[in-house]
Amino acid sequence: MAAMSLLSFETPERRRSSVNLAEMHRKVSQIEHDEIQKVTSSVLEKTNLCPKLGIICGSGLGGLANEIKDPQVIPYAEIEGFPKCTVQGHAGNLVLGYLSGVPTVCMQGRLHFYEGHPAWLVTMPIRMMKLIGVETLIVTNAAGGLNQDYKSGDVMVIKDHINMVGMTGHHPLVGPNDDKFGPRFPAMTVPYDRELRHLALQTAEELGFSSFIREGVYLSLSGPSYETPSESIFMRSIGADTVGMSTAPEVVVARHAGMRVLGFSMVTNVVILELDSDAIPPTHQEVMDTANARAKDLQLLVKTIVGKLASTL
Ligand SMILES: O=P(O)(O)O[C@H]1O[C@H](CO)[C@@H](O)[C@H]1O
Ligand code: HPA
Repeated sequence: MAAMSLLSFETPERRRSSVNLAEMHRKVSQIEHDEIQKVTSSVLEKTNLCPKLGIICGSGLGGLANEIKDPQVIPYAEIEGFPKCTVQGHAGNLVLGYLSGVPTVCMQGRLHFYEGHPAWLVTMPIRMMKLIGVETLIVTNAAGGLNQDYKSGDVMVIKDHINMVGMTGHHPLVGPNDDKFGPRFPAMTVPYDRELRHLALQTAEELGFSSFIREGVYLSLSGPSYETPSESIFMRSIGADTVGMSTAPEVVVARHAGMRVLGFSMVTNVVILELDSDAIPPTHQEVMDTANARAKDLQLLVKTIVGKLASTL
């Protein structure tokens, strides 16, 4: 009887539907490939710059793009196939030019999963960057401090991440692997480059930033709701120091493509771990205001690090 019911799982319909699923993945993968090519061609039509460095600006951190010399600003709306930015604090421009002398492409505004984009599309700009020559990526984000020693306005050098969105199946590399970018099973043993992290910490010290610089682990959620106290206690207990709704998927795709990555979390609010707390709940306005208040320091830090790296990029 048990054998019968097991066998009955294998119906012709089921066989057909798994074939269809594979076929659907293949078609989706072709669409992804075509979309990335379209976006890349559209960017290349608009610029002669060959950027070596890519930067992604987090919520309220778009001012970093203003540090770029001889800027060419391309609104995402003018790039064929590039989705719109719908989140406040994400201007939605690609800024190309020179940061500390290094040819750079900067995303002034990122794409998020909670905006309704599938994981591959959220990370599509990383592949576009790779195709136009980028080998090193600097990511920044606004994040909640789960580590209760952290204060609003602290800047954390990301030493590792927990890709919780990816762990729930919304992983940007799901589907047929595109060998042109990287292997089927990329290692994530050292997602954030050791030398770059060391350089970031050393530079922060030289700039007199020791009182607010940290090093820790970032956890990516899908959002858009902020976390409950019990979720926060759980995330802290598994080793996360900051939490946000971005970054890890981008970094996974960058590492898959062999890029070196440096990441910063700007702590914009301290996450509430207490049940029924009277503390003021987080808002996106608070996130942006805090990010803006500390943005200049992060800009100086990134600019100085890039200046030190200039001859090696
Ligand atoms: O990660 P970034 O884009 O910096 O922004 C963070 O701030 C927003 C929430 O306030 C979310 O988008 C979260 O991810
Ligand atoms: N949680 C999630 N994402 C965030 C937070 C937060 O507390 N602050 C800024 N982005």
